[in-house]
Amino acid sequence: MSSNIIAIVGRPNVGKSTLFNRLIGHRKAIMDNVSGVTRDRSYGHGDWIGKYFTVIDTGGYVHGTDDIFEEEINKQVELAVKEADVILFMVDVDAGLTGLDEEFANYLRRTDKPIYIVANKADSNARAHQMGEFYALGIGLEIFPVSSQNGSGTGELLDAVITHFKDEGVEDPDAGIPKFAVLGRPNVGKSSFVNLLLGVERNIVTDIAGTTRDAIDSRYNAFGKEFIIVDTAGVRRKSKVSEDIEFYSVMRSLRALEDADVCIIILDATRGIEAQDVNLISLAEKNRKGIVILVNKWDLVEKNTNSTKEFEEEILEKIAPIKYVPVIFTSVVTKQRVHKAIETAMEVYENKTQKISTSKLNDKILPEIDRYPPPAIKGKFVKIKYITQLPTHNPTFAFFCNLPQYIKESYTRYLENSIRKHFGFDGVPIKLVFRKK
Ligand SMILES: Nc1nc2c(ncn2[C@@H]2O[C@H](COP(=O)(O)OP(=O)(O)OP(=O)(O)O)[C@@H](O)[C@H]2O)c(=O)[nH]1
Ligand SMILES: Nc1nc2c(ncn2[C@@H]2O[C@H](COP(=O)(O)OP(=O)(O)OP(=O)(O)O)[C@@H](O)[C@H]2O)c(=O)[nH]1
Repeated sequence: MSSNIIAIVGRPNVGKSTLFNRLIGHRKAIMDNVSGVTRDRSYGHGDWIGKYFTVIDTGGYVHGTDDIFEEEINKQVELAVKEADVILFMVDVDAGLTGLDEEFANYLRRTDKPIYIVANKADSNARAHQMGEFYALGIGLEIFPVSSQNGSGTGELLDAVITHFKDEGVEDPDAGIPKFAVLGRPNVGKSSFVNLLLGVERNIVTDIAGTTRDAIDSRYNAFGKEFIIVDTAGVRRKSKVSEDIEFYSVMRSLRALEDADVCIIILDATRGIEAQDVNLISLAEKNRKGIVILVNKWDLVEKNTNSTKEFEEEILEKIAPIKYVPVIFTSVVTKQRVHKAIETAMEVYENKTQKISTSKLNDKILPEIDRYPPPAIKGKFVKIKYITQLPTHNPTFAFFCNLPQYIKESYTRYLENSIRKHFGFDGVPIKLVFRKK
């Protein structure tokens, strides 16, 4: 697969991850003011005027001593030179030119790939003027003053960068591959679940060598299915970053939720469903994400023949009126139904992306409406003429009728149930709109 790759290199704390996040349009990497604490190496996808690209933030862990710096510079540059189509060499106008910048420049001189110097932290015009001193580095096609923080200058930079991109054959590399977010309260088994997937079969993760283990969105191929788990940063490297920065982990779950097609929400069987779980599920619903609930640690529960049924009923009662969500009883430890969990998430994705033809919809749903028409209001009859699925990202059905304002909530629910009865949509929120015709 061809893809346009931008690599960001530069000494610690110049703002590489800030720019990275801006380019991919999401806040994915963990940032901190203390130099060197920045997280795992990351990659992400972005686009500019219809051109897709991959960004690598080459910054990893940099520790204090000189030779480790050198090794780090070497690693970053090597990765950038090997993988990138365009290299962004970032410096800091606030701090000015430093010895480390010069070292980076020396390493970068070996490549003939296009390099741009990004003079970051140029938050104001006065600051932007300070970029002049970086001409002394003697490399780069051009210097762009940029503020990664407020975004100024990044458009001009991207305009220049994309002139080096291949024109054809480059599309969103993740298009059409389902994105799952694995969510749940602490200790329910999220990491164990994801790690088990990693272990099941070799993951292909990314097409970029060297970034595999640190990928933020990881591509998996498990049980013969290809999918992406959104935001798995830290999953395998817990010890390295003190991830109990609670704030970040909550933020990240929310981002992951927003980015995903399907949310795999894990509950702890020994604790039952709790208020926070219900909040998470309704948040997924509000964002119109597909939902699968896993009741994990099922191996720890004393079971009788009705256990799963009772458990499922309790869940559905607590999350009412949502009742279309599949519930799977798993144990990551004994590997029970983990396969089934992924299969179900795939099915939910397929349900979410299915398009029902207008003729099929009308064939099935108009008779349901005839059987139980909308109740008359103030002596007026509501007549639904036809139904069509709108070409939207999330399943939305338009009902064309004479008096759309007279359709009541209870009747909407009847229509939704009819659609679910005939066409599935298990695990997927659907929306009904009424239009005048
Ligand atoms: N004023 C200003 N501050 C910025 C800008 N971009 C980044 N910063 C700040 O600079 C600091 C370092 O930013 P990071 O993005 O973590 O830098 P990094 O180069 O990824 O750092 P390492 O991970 O240590 O290599 C943070 O406090 C950012 O908020 C900018 O455009 N203007
Ligand atoms: N018995 C049993 N234990 C499990 C199961 N899944 C996970 N665990 C254990 O539960 C504990 C928490 O698992 P993690 O995978 O770290 O949970 P997590 O949700 O990622 O936790 P946080 O990172 O704190 O949010 C570990 O001790 C696991 O071994 C399971 O299916 N059965």
